[in-house]
Formats: sequence, C-alpha cells, structure tokens
Amino acid sequence: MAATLKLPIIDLSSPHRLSTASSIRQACVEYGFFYLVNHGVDEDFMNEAFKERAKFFSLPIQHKNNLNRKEHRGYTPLYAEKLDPTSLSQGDPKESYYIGPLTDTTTLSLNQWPSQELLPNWRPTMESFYWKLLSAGKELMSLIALSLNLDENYFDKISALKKPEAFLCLLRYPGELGSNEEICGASAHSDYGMITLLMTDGVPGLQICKEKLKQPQVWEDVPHVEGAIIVNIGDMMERWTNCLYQSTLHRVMPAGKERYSVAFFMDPPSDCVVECFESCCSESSPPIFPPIRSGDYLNERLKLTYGSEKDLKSSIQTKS
Ligand SMILES: O=C(O)CCC(=O)C(=O)O
Ligand SMILES: [Fe+2]
Repeated sequence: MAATLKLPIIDLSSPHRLSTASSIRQACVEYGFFYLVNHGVDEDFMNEAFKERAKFFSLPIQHKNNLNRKEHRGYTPLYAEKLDPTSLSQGDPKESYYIGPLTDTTTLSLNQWPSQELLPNWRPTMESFYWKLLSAGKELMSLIALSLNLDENYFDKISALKKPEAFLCLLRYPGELGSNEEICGASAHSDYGMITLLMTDGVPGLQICKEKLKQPQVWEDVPHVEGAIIVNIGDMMERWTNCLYQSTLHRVMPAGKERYSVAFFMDPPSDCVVECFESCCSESSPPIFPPIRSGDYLNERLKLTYGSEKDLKSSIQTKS
C-alpha cells in the first residue's frame, strides 16, 4: 500500500509574502506539489462548476462526439490520451474536455461549447471558472517569482503571463472500468508547462513519485483536502529553474469508483523562450537545458501524448 503524504499548505492570501515565498520554495524543491488555500475560488462556486461539469459528461455520447477535440479544445474520449507514451496500454481510461485561452481574442473562437439548449449555464460557468483560476494562478506566480529571488512581476516582464496558454481541463475517470491495478486512470507523467492547479473530488487515486529517476519507483498518495487546490510544477518551470524545482511524476490509480477532477494548465505563450533563470545557475551549476520556445516544447510533448489525429479518430470510432 502506498504511504499517504502530508504536503505543505500555502495560504495565497497571507500578507507575509516573503515567508510564504520561502515556504513555496521549500515545497517546490522537496515535492514539486503543494496545497493552495484562500485562493479566491470560493467553495460554493467550485461546487456549482463541478455540477455543470458532471452534466456535460452525462450527455449521450453523440452529443459529446459532436464537440470532439480540435486545436486541443473540446471533448477527448476515453483512451484517446496516453500521458505516459511508453506505457503499453491502449490509452488512459478517462474522458476530458479542454477550454483554451480566453485571454487571446485571436484564438477565442477555436473554443467549442455545448449548445445553450442542452446546457444553458455551462459556458458562463466555465468562463467564470477560467477567470477565477487565472487570477489565482497569476497571484501565485508572483509568489513563485519571489521564491526564486526574482522581482515579483518577473513573469509579467518576460511576457509569460500577459496572454498565457492556459487550458481548463475537465476530467472524468469512469469507475465501472474496474480497479485493475495495472491500468492507471492517468498514466505516470509530469505536466509539461509552467504550473498546474488541480481540483480533485474526494475520490482517491492521485499519487506522486518524488524521485523520478530512482528504481523501483516509490508512489505516495496525495489525499484530497476539501476546498484546497493542489498545485504542481511543470517541466517548463523545471527547465527555467535548472531542476531546482521539480516537475514531479504523478498518476491516477483506479479507485473502482467514478472520479472527477479539474486541471488548469498554465503555460507561457508559445513565443516565450524558456531559458534558465540567472538566479538558478552559476559557473559551478551551468544551465542543464538549452533555451527553447514554449510552443515548440509543448507541441513535441502533445504529439507524444495523442499520437496523430488519425489515431484519435480511430479511437473515437472503435471505443464509442
Ligand atoms: O485527475 C487528477 O487528479 C490528475 C490529472 C493529471 O495529472 C493531468 O491531467 O495532468
Ligand atoms: Fe498531470
């Protein structure tokens, strides 16, 4: 049985910003994961958004398939994603729905929405959810900058936050697929981007592996904390910080029970160059990774997760 972790709790509303930043640093070095409380997304609203989310997933499959993922927005059916591309499974047994950046008017229309007749409150609820999470995420990024001995507006200054590539992802893991220990709901992976804000629903399953290079891997349970957002560091943040902050390997084990979660992936805009921060390298610890455009990095990772669009289409035809 996996041990249960007690991750650090960070209070986003604390007036003691320097000491909060120092706790964030410790959490990111040690775990790459922490809980965020007093984040401004109130529990009543979150529960309302969770209800709307469940309504979408309970629509008949043909309605969901009408909104199939295009340009990384819309519905992704069961098995279409494989977060661990080396896994031998047919794909991860989860379905999801992606809402792309609302901050960029040029790509806004790429988003897909269920029709108002079917789900009248869905779009305004999800848009509001998006803005609330973006606001919490931006506030957190200023503390993360402080935690790295950078100016608190640093991520704004390097244009990482003006129009971030932030995606709201609604997830459902169907319980009826059983609790085969071999098949993870979400296979082992680290997130690709800057940070992820994750909201779970109380059904267990999320686990992290603190030392991704150590064999055998040791997995520990991350319990749900009511009202808290789980934050994790993504690979681009790991590159920026020269591996000071870990993008920790995580997965979702099957619980034999339906499970929902929401992930808000905050990535820099595609033309932002991710290059080791000066505060994270020195002569004795030079940059480990070469600079890379965020968009190029993300595209490579997404290609591995989804295979080709042809694979996605055949997965829709055979699995639904
Ligand atoms: O559902 C969860 O708790 C985690 C999901 C996740 O890690 C992801 O989608 O990247
Ligand atoms: Fe993840």
